[in-house]
Amino acid sequence: MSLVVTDLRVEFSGFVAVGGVSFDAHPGEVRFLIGPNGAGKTTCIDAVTGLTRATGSARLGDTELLGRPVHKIVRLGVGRTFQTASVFDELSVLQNLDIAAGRHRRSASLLRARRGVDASIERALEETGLTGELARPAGILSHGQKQWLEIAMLLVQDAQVLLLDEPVAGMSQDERTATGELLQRVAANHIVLVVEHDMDFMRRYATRVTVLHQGTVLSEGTVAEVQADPKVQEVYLGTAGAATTAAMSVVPNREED
Ligand SMILES: Nc1ncnc2c1ncn2[C@@H]1O[C@H](COP(=O)(O)OP(=O)(O)OP(=O)(O)O)[C@@H](O)[C@H]1O
Repeated sequence: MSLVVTDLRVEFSGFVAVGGVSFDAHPGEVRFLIGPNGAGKTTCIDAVTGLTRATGSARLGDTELLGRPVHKIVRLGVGRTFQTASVFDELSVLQNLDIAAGRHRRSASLLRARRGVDASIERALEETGLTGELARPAGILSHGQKQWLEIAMLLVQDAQVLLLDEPVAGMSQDERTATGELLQRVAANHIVLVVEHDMDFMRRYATRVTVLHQGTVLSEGTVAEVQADPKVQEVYLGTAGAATTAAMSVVPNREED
């Protein structure tokens, strides 16, 4: 099954935020959507998940997603995360996963409920490295762990499509690496589409990239292809992404300092 977005258009009171964007995503690849601020990345995800009205088409397999209400799109297997984690802080990791899986567990029975953890939750905990955290309140997890919990929640919901909005923003280097490796594992049998600003993370983990600029597709291809595209270089020139790229390529050899 693939996600195929064709000629997606979103307007806000006459302002064209997304002006005819097409891209597709398949299991087996870590798909990235990048672009400067205001390029329309989040709006594309909002449109695919039913949060924003759009024209064009977004098909998951044979099913058209556009025009359906948000909860139906979730039920069809499309899950997303937001720029800020939206877990229930006062509930434990396990309770958060129970809710995502659509079941309730009384907190009194929680700690003794280990045997009651069902296979899909167990798998999601292992996949995201949160097995040791299941009884902890989500609110005291690290920033990275909260993002992984959100991904675990999508996995137990049985999402086939994971749309992740800036999943590594604010993460430490180690957390970024763990997240990249997690996405690679999850992408083996899910459609994974990542919206990111972090160029270093994109270079390390993207298998295919679509670059948006002012609501349209500027470039598409492998990391090497889009980096070599003069149009992309022009758009990123002078931005934080370009500065980081440039800085990284001229880091002096520390031993010579
Ligand atoms: N609800 C809205 N009403 C009006 N304009 C909006 C709305 N949502 C987004 N926009 C505008 O649409 C354009 C695209 O916004 P969007 O958030 O999709 O960009 P983005 O590429 O995700 O940017 P960023 O990287 O800064 O999150 C921007 O100019 C934004 O101001």
